[in-house]
Amino acid sequence: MSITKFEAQPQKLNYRTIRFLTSAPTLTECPEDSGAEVAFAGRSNAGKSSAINALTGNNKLARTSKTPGRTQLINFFSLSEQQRLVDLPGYGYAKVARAMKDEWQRHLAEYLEQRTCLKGLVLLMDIRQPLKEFDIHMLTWAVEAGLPVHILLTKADKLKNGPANNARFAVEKAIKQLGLDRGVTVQTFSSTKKAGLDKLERKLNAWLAPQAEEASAED
Ligand SMILES: Nc1nc2c(ncn2[C@@H]2O[C@H](COP(=O)(O)OP(=O)(O)OP(=O)(O)O)[C@@H](O)[C@H]2O)c(=O)[nH]1
Ligand SMILES: [Mg+2]
Repeated sequence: MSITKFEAQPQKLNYRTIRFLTSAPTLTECPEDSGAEVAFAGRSNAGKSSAINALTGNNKLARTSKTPGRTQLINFFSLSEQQRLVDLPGYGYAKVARAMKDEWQRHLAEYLEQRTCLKGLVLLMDIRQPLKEFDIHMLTWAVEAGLPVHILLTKADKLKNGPANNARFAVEKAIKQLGLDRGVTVQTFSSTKKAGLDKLERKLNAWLAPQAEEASAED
């Protein structure tokens, strides 16, 4: 007679079924703070909405634009009743009036600081210009708050494969030197080429469906 060891089955989420849930201008208008949520943050034009669309295979789900500052609300997408992705408004859109900018930042800060169902942050940076002031600010905040961060170096298709990896090594080295590497992982990504999707999905599974963590942990 053999003893079968119980192993938790990894929960592999189906990102193709993501649906738009709601948009919220402020924290009070967000859906109920329960279940698990992962937020996509980054400077304007970094490719947040495009990355969510690439995950779903639906280019019309999150609105993307050549004009930075397209996403001005906190947009919620549901994978299931208790699992959500959040497309945050981008930072650094110069053409928006100062008062409006301050207002967004206040709502963004409130969301990040108070949302208890937030399990991780995907921080997107254009691979050609990573670790700008806003990125370092967000990383510092997340590391101090103990929130895990997965950095997506986006638009990797703009660099050849070798240089894209070099850019990743440079970012890994820089965040280590800054003492901001605790709980932080880095990968290259391209929405247009759908490159790096599997890796991103594994990270999201580990955050949103924790029993998947052991089987598909770090790589
Ligand atoms: N070549 C290339 N272009 C990309 C990629 N991802 C996004 N883009 C382009 O970059 C621009 C901005 O993309 P968005 O996804 O709208 O960026 P965002 O971060 O959501 O911007 P905001 O909503 O303004 O904060 C669009 O023109 C996209 O088509 C990528 O992987 N490769
Ligand atoms: Mg957007």
